Amino acid sequence: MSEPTTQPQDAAVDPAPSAPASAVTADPAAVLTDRAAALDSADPLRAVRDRFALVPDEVYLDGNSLGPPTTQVMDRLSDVVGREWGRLGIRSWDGSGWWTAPERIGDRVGALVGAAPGQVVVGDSTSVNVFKALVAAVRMAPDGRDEILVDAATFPTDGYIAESAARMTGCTIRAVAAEEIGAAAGERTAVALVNHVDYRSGRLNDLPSVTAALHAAGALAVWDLCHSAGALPVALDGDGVDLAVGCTYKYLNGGPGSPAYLYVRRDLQPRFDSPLPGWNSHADPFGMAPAYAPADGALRGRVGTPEILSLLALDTALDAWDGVDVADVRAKSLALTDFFLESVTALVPPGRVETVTPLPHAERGSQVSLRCANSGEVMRTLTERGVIGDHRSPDVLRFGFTPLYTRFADALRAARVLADVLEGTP
Ligand SMILES: Cc1ncc(COP(=O)(O)O)c(C=O)c1O
Ligand SMILES: Nc1c(O)cccc1C(=O)C[C@H](N)C(=O)O
Repeated sequence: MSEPTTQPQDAAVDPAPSAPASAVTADPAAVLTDRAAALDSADPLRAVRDRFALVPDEVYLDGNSLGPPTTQVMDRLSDVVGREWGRLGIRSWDGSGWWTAPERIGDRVGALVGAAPGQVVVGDSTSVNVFKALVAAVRMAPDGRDEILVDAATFPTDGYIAESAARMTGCTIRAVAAEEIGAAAGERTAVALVNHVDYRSGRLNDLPSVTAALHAAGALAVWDLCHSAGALPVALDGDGVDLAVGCTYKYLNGGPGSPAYLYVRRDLQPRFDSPLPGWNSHADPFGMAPAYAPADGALRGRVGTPEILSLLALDTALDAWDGVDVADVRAKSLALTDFFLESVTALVPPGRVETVTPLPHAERGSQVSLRCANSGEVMRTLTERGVIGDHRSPDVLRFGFTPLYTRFADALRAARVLADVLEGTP
């Protein structure tokens, strides 16, 4: 196995400050400790950490799977349950804004993924939104286009749903590496489903160029933003994305099972023919007409009754973004992952881990994946020692770096504990 190397690749983002020449012979752990302290005190996002309810003395590096709660969520949910539901009851659908919450909160999510208002609706799971997006995309495609391309390394649910969507729409399906999807699209391709950041490796796929190549081939682009929304800048409108989906329980901290979202670009909305035309997307839902007539706009993506408790937990979680610039989040994310990799290189016994995540900044999301023997057992021990990441079969340790609450000192502690665990594990 090769040791991780950590040469910063992108001059546009400041790398972590390097050690002064005089420190070269000093104890590497002490040098890293000083650098972590300096980086934390210079961090423009350091005060945002106080918006989260974190477990003291634990390093939580699993926000790319389930983000922690914000400090406000308990009070909000207690008000929603006690007053809005408990006292106002049914009147809250209008009086407390429940009915329009999917679009209202959709606009808030939209602001974090480069979507102008009126194009994002929150509801259902990512899996369900992948289904809506893919079937609707095939229905929009010109006649004769009967192929769906899917990112070969995709999170499994996207692949399963795409396969079923293909069978239902009479399409064939072809799995292609994300970086080759643009070139693979041909005159029969209706749509491609691509992950912005790969869940296992942490690789960031080139959304602008893949989208442009798909459009040049006459195909539509559906992006899964689960691992990029809230972790790095996304420009759905700017890059001309057709449809996109994502979850809200990772970097957006909505809570376990919080609803996902669907983006439908404004000019495509009149042609968005939902495969799940529930009453919530009807033009006149309370008219109770037997025939379906779709509403205008993003709310065509709605299906049934919204998940109000988790939607409103998400609403409050999004307050954590007040005043936060996503460019600062990206700069800190890259600095954190650089610093973690550098600390791993310095502290972990040589040859024990191999870096899976691409080193060039332009290809890196906000996680570090390390290949490691006995990775399941190693992660269990890390967790027992207060460093929470996760393990993805068969041999990957995943560490998610969430700039709103993760400190450089946390990254160093994780590397130090990993080194200790690997010293003691065969
Ligand atoms: C890239 C990606 N897509 C989809 C999902 C699944 O989403 P859901 O469980 O909300 O359907 C996940 C994670 O659970 C994911 O990482
Ligand atoms: N959605 C999850 C769940 O319901 C239980 C446990 C984990 C998850 C996840 O989000 C997994 C995640 N998408 C991943 O990247 O592996």
